[in-house]
Amino acid sequence: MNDAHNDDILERLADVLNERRHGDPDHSYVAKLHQKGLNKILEKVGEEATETILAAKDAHLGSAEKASLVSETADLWFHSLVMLSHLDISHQDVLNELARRFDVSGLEEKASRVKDH
Ligand SMILES: N=c1c2ncn([C@@H]3O[C@H](COP(=O)(O)OP(=O)(O)OP(=O)(O)O)[C@@H](O)[C@H]3O)c2ncn1[C@@H]1O[C@H](COP(=O)(O)O)[C@@H](O)[C@H]1O
Repeated sequence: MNDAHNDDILERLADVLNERRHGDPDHSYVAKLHQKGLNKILEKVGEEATETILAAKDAHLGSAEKASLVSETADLWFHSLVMLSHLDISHQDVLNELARRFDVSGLEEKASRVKDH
């Protein structure tokens, strides 16, 4: 698939993940994760987060290491989407939260929190 078809990949992937919740665990990795339950899904998110951090440490070394970081980050995002789907939370809620924060400086937001206390 080329980049021109990737604009709505999150949307399409989320649809597939929701469909697979009730799929056959013998034929679907996602269905198998749901069957194993939340603890297994969280274990995978933790594992992929650690692998992403380790890959990031080497990413300055060259293009192969950068490609490895991209791959690990994709694993992390994918398993995070499975986690949200398992808990009936739409990926759209995360996109909405990022949109809400858009253009709000992280430093200003933090300062406003301190003032509220
Ligand atoms: N994007 C992904 C995706 N990314 C990673 N993975 C799988 O995630 C797993 C993570 O890698 P690991 O090396 O940790 O896996 P593992 O050693 O087999 O895992 P464990 O046995 O240790 O739990 C691998 O099996 C990958 O194939 C994915 N599996 C599925 N998808 C998407 O989900 C859709 C539905 O997949 P199925 O449910 O399998 O049909 C696919 O069409 C894809 O679009």
